[in-house]
Amino acid sequence: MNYFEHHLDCLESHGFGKWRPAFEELLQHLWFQSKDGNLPRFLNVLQQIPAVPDVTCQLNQDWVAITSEQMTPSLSETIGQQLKKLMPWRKGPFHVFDHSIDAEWRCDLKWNRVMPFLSDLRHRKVLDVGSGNGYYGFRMLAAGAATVTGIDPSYLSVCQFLALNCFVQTHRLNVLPMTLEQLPANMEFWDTVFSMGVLYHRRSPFDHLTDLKATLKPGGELVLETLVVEGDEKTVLVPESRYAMMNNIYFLPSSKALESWLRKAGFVNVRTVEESYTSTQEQKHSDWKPGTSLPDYLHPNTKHITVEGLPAPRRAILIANKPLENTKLPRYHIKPASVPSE
Ligand SMILES: Nc1ncnc2c1ncn2[C@@H]1O[C@H](C[S@+](CC[C@H]([NH3+])C(=O)[O-])CC(=O)[O-])[C@@H](O)[C@H]1O
Repeated sequence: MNYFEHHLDCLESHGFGKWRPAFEELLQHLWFQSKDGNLPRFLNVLQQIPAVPDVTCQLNQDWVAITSEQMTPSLSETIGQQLKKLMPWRKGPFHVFDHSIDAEWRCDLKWNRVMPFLSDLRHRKVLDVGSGNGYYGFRMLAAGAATVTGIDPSYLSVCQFLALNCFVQTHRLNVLPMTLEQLPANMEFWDTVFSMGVLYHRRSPFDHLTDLKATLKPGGELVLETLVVEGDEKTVLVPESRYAMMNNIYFLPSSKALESWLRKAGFVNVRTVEESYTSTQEQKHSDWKPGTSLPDYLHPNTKHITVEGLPAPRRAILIANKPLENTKLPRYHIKPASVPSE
């Protein structure tokens, strides 16, 4: 079954035709010919999800909700069993009929911090880089976006989205199994691009910022959310070893440093709109993601530092625009050194 075709049709009706062949080739390689050992198991789950009549969706509330008056105990039990086979659920929360997926992350808290600062999403084409299972994508659709394309290399995240979309059945939103770096160069297609929770996973933050800029239309809006540390424009933490038990964390700048990185990468109108420490209400233990979570990553005696003795997770939201015209670097006229007279 081709889970992505209708979304590509939808994008094509918004002027995407030029890039469609490149996306189809990528999907062929990354999905249809994938050798990932878990994918067949996830696809099997999707095939076991039963059709449900008369589904109603409420995407504009903290718990994204899918309901049906026609739900029966046996249908509900089958759905619950299949959703559990797609654990761990890191992102949520969702009500799916009788099942409350209170995932590890309360993404609604981040969305409520981001949302007030966004340019009106109505009629915009949105790219969500590192979208996870599409929780934010559903909220963006509810905010009026014309299309939302999530990209995420995690097959589990893609399949969680596809499982939810068995009921929601939207073509305007999808999560495609690819990374930002795999997109065609200089697409300049999207009106708003989100990169939330991705920059600190990248070894080369400037390449990430430049790649994000290349996906945006001139004048388009970047929404960047990432881990930061307190400090001035010269402050950057590069954890030598683990950070909050994660071993794939590279650059944690201050928000002032990040602003200057964005300007250096060619963005304009750069501003930090929100900054706060991550609470243990936002990232928490969950039956839907067994194992450890933020309470275990913080120092047992003081919550201001991680178990490694580094500053506790703090996140900033920055907004910036791609210039309307590609500004060229200024030319410097270097005066020839004056020759000392004899
Ligand atoms: N190069 C890449 N390109 C695209 N996706 C990537 C890449 N590298 C990693 N990812 C994906 O980015 C997501 C990062 S989680 C943030 C989720 C959501 N945005 C959130 O803001 O809660 C981090 C967190 O929860 O801290 C994962 O789903 C990765 O697979």
